Amino acid sequence: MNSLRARAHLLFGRRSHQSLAPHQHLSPAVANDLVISTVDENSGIAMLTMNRPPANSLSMEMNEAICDSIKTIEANAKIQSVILSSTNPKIFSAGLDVTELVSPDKDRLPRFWNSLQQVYIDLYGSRLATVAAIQGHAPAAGCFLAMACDYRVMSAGDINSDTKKKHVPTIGLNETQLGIAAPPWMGQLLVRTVGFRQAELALALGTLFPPEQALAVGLVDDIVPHQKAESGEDQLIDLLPSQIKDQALNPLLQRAYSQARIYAKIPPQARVASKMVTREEHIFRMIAKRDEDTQHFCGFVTQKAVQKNLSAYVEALKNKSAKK
Ligand SMILES: CCCC/C=C\CC(=O)SCCNC(=O)CCNC(=O)[C@H](O)C(C)(C)COP(=O)(O)OP(=O)(O)OC[C@H]1O[C@@H](n2cnc3c(N)ncnc32)[C@H](O)[C@@H]1OP(=O)(O)O
Repeated sequence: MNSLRARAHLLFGRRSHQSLAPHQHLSPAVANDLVISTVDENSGIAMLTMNRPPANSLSMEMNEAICDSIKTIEANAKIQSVILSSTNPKIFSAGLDVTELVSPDKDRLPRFWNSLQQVYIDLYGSRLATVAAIQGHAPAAGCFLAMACDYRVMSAGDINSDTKKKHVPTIGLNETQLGIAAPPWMGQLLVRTVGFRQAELALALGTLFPPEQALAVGLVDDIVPHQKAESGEDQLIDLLPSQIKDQALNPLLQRAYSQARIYAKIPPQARVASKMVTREEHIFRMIAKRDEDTQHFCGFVTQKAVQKNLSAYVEALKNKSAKK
């Protein structure tokens, strides 16, 4: 793809002339509702809600559903901003579905990786202003999803009213803790977000940051205490899918919504052009190395030692969950 065509693809390539009625909920991107998309043409804001229990982990189908949803929302010229959220109040996304990585099918593995690369291209290069509403944990590729957005709002956590136990979400690229490494384009997103030294430290150690620390290093732009808001933006209710309709007064979603509204008011041509100033080169570099990246990923993940680490990790996850 030459640079002009690639640029056109990023800015305009996927638009169709399809338009949706105000407040009309879009069809789910795929039949099994992995991702729920809703739009409000009056405000120019959409919501893309991840809905893959138990942890919104990224399988190939989940990645495809995210890309389909972005495309469908982008096709509506009246929409300027999208909020990326989760139906799970404790988990934004647990990153890659680790079961895709253990004893992988040879044909599926490269297709799985391509689907993740595509999420990067479609989300990081979207013409839409993207706001991540990070209600819960966002490790590894979950952190990547947030970093690929334009703005990140994170919940400060909450206290369970029955057990009085505090739930503190964390975010970061923790791959090294699993015996794997984030691919260059993902690691570079961290560098771009928090700066070289903080990224170098966090990548090597696989650091998962609690909200205050994430704010301090610049991994998120804002944190929101959990206290229920007394009143909020009425229009947010229209955007919420039925699974989280009761979240209209959730201060995190309220904050994400007001940020999405700020973006929606900026003249879109200027906003998109300025976004491409900082992002297009990074995206082109990744596209140019896409096949090499896929080969490297498949070769790395299928190594015996890596498989051993991943199997142990999946086992530990299952045991932890079984003990609850
Ligand atoms: C080779 C280069 C690739 C580099 C690029 C990206 C790498 C990755 O993204 S790898 C994935 C990294 N993710 C993680 O390390 C997170 C693992 N999960 C957790 O730490 C916790 O689940 C989490 C903190 C997110 C939430 O904790 P809890 O609320 O306590 O939930 P549980 O731990 O009980 O989990 C519930 C349920 O979800 C399943 N689960 C969790 N994470 C994943 C995952 N990444 N993939 C698949 N499944 C996952 C977990 O097994 C439980 O399932 P059940 O046993 O069926 O209840």
